[in-house]
Amino acid sequence: MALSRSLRCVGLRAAPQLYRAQHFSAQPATHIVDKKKDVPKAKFDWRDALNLESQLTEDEIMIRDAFREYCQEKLMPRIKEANRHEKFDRAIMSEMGDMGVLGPTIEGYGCAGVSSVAYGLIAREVERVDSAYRSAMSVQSSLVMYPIWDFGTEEQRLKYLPKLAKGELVGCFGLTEPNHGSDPAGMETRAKYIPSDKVYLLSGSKTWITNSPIADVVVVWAKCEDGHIRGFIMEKGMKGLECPKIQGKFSLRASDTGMILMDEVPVPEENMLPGVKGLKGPFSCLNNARYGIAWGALGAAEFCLDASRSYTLDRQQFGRPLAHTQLVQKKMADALTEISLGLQGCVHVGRLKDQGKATPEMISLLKRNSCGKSLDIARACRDMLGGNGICDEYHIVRHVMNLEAVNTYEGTHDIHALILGRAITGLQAFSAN
Ligand SMILES: Cc1cc2nc3c(=O)[nH]c(=O)nc-3n(C[C@H](O)[C@H](O)[C@H](O)COP(=O)(O)OP(=O)(O)OC[C@H]3O[C@@H](n4cnc5c(N)ncnc54)[C@H](O)[C@@H]3O)c2cc1C
Repeated sequence: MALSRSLRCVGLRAAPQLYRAQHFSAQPATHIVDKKKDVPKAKFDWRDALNLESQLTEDEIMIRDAFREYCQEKLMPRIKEANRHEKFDRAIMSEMGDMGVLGPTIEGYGCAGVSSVAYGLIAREVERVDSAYRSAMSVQSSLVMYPIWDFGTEEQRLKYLPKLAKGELVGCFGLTEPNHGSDPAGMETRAKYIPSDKVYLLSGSKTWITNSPIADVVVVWAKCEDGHIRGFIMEKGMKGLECPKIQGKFSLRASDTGMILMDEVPVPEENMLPGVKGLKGPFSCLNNARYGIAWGALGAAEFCLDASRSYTLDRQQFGRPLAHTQLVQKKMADALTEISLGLQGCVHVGRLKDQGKATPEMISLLKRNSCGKSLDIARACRDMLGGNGICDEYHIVRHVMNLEAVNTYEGTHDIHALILGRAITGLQAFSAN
């Protein structure tokens, strides 16, 4: 595929060198020259209200544009049917692998090693189409490849990362359990070491696991006999392992979500992730994924604003376009404001992340803000389409439904408020103790 060649050759694969060179684009895409002062005069572009473009490197722009083309040409035409019939097309993971967007911030092991902002731009483009596709991509990148890269042995990295990067293998991440969602510390999944066989026996169940029904590689978090939580890499086909699909979701319907059921699954000791113990392991993965979600959710909101703008410019009521009314314009102005300010936060924290200066609280703030605001925007945009707004032909209602789940997973809107509340007051309000 020509596009994938272009991304691999001039985009993602070539990006680190360009990124390190810090080639920021010199000026906004649209400007006119003021002859008197001979300086470019800024012109407002509602599609990029705060001129995000000027904050991106040349290679980030190139990566975004190439991936946008893929998303619009290859994913957008598939999404309506996929959503209607709750179907995730496995080929998408291979296509994304070809594009080089799986685990893109990792250096080496077949990965591109791009900036955090480039990763965010990728998430934004794919979620402009559908949050389900972004979910599949970010689980693979941030929740499966990242822990293997950061906490795994060199053998584990070499064995799994190149195939995950190409989309030859699909991964999932199991933390949430039927009785432990927001509070994973109480997890019941156990890992019992059997010295004679050099295996851990894993027993328990995980639920609401993105990609689990199609996963070849299952990263799961379990409590060992010493009370410490550790990560394990399981493989499809291991004895005692089942990953049934959860049916009937009204949100993220184009993503396969399932359970991980473990009945004394013998996991070789070399499949334990040795580099971390405790909740720090899963929480660092979630931190990366949440950062991507913060960008992605705003991409969904941008789609909704764009679609409602086109619709209301076209739709006539009371003898004039709906877009000619003050209430409709206010709704769009509010949406544009939140999207633009939200993106500024994302690009700023992305830069801090690459300098090692981003904190989990910053990412909680972004994830919470982007998801909550995008959900509000999607609902307001849905309303602007009236009756047509509830039809999937117009796509917005699909984003509304998706963003409900995006607002809930990876730490609910309220749990992120509690994380921020703890940082503000020094008092943790999660539990009574
Ligand atoms: C489509 C989808 C995909 C997912 N993918 C994955 C995945 O790949 N891997 C994975 O491990 N998990 C995954 N999850 C699980 C997700 O992370 C959890 O659903 C989420 O963390 C919330 O947990 P819960 O559903 O058990 O809700 P609960 O924790 O039961 O929370 C229910 C409500 O109570 C509120 N609440 C909880 N505690 C408090 C408190 N102390 N004070 C005030 N309010 C509180 C919450 O904010 C929420 O509103 C996925 C979920 C969905 C829906």
